Amino acid sequence: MFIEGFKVDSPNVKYTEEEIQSVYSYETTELLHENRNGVYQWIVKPKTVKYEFRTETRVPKLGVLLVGWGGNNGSTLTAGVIANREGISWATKDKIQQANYFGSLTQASSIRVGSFNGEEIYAPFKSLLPMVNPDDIVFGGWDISSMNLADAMARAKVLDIDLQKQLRSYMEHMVPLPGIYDPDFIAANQDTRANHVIKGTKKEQVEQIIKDIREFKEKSKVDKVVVLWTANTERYSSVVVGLNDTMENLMASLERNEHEISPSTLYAIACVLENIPFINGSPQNTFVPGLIELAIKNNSLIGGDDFKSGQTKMKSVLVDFLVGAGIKPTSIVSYNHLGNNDGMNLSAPQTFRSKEISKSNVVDDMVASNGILYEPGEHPDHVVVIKYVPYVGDSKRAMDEYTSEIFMGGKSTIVLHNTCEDSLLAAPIILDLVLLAELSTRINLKAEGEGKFHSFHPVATILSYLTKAPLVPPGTPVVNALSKQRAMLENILRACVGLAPENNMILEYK
Ligand SMILES: NC(=O)c1ccc[n+]([C@@H]2O[C@H](COP(=O)([O-])OP(=O)(O)OC[C@H]3O[C@@H](n4cnc5c(N)ncnc54)[C@H](O)[C@@H]3O)[C@@H](O)[C@H]2O)c1
Ligand SMILES: O=P([O-])([O-])O[C@@H]1[C@@H](O)[C@H](O)[C@@H](O)[C@H](O)[C@@H]1O
Repeated sequence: MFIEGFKVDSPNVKYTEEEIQSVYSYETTELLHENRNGVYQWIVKPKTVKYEFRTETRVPKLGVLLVGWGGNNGSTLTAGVIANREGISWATKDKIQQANYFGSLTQASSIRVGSFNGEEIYAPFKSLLPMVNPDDIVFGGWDISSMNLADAMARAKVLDIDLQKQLRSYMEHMVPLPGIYDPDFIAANQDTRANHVIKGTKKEQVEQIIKDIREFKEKSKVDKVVVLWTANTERYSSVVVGLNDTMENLMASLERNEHEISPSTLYAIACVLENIPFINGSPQNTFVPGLIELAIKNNSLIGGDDFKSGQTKMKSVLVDFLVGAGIKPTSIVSYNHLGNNDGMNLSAPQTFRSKEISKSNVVDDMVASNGILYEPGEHPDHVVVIKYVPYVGDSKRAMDEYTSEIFMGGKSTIVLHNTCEDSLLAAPIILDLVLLAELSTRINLKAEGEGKFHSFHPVATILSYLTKAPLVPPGTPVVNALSKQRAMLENILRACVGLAPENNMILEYK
């Protein structure tokens, strides 16, 4: 059965006017490697740590500034939110289609809250904690192309024409602000698009972005702003000692107008200096070490990298299933072709390399988790190929082959063809990223022994379910398995409202 919402009745949960307060017993383990009677043993000690969570319940009026607003993802997301907000329906060749948020974890997935009279009870994921209603988001952003959002939607060729016609009047007045453009960081074929750029030194460009953010806040009267990069994939920036390896060196490099600071890092600097959450939806290393240090010092949320939307999302499920079943993937070949502007930008070797990295590292944690299947340092062959085929547009065609070793020398080969409507898959993920980033800034926590409440670490690992290459605090583990990422996110939000992790044991019926 499905319910619309619930309230927790527990001595460990208190609902006040301003917040939800919960006291939570975090069950974990402490590992020891000890010499016992002359033999080293791994000792596992179950441990309970008491946490307190406080979640502000006042939901802000949220402004979302997209870098690359006029792109396929940016225009599609904007269109989708307007269509939902206005309750627009449109004729397709099959039926009258209603607007929806399918593909959004927060808006269209559910959680199990328990059993009632022998029936499993589920509720909307978004009913866990107060979240911004996406219909209320105020959009803005930057683009190096001056095209208004209605024309950008038409250029993207993602949405049905009858829908586009109904949306034009809402979107034709939406014009991106000029963007920071550096042709050295994206494919040369993007040059024809770049007619709307911020001039000046890199420092002056950062100052302009800060000015843009402040003016947007003032004009839109939003309470909070989240900035998200959905612009073109850049090549990797060189990480150089003295250039961007520390916060001081990065800011000094900015003063010197050093060329190697990418546009995406410049936007990120502006956001961190303004304490505005910045999320990177592309694979490049926007978050050079100096930027990460700056974000930590300013306690300003950063998250990324690279939306996990289609082929890689499937890979992080399939490889988790195979390895979890004791089957050994030995060869993974991921090919896709697409014909949108993203694909055209990725046709350059240097920008493709950024994507190849994020698409390739996604199996590392799963492989490392099973020493029965893999020797230390052993990995499956893993190849990523992306080709630009204009005719297919935004409808990316992914073809994967997974070869694995099975029982007694047998081999299993799984072949997948996966048509990923890229922007229709990415837009709801962008929505989740900004909603969860905003929510996470309303949560404070304190572990037993800590003197005061604090926010989550500014490097927002909580967003990892939505990204191919999760950005994590230095020295902490990267988890890519999709089921683990979703469970982590759900269970943290459950803890905030005093609910135990979903362990799927259902002992009541065993
Ligand atoms: N399923 C998906 O669509 C998916 C999944 C993962 C990652 N991504 C990444 O998301 C990004 C956007 O994808 P898309 O399909 O919307 O691409 P797109 O090319 O349609 O849109 C990118 C937009 O960014 C603009 N732009 C480029 N550089 C800019 C800058 N420095 N400042 C401001 N604007 C700039 C371009 O003019 C363009 O309008 C790409 O990097 C892509 O790799 C997409
Ligand atoms: O998310 P995913 O489908 O694994 O990976 C995709 C790439 O393979 C593809 O070239 C492009 O469509 C998107 O940028 C996306 O990153």
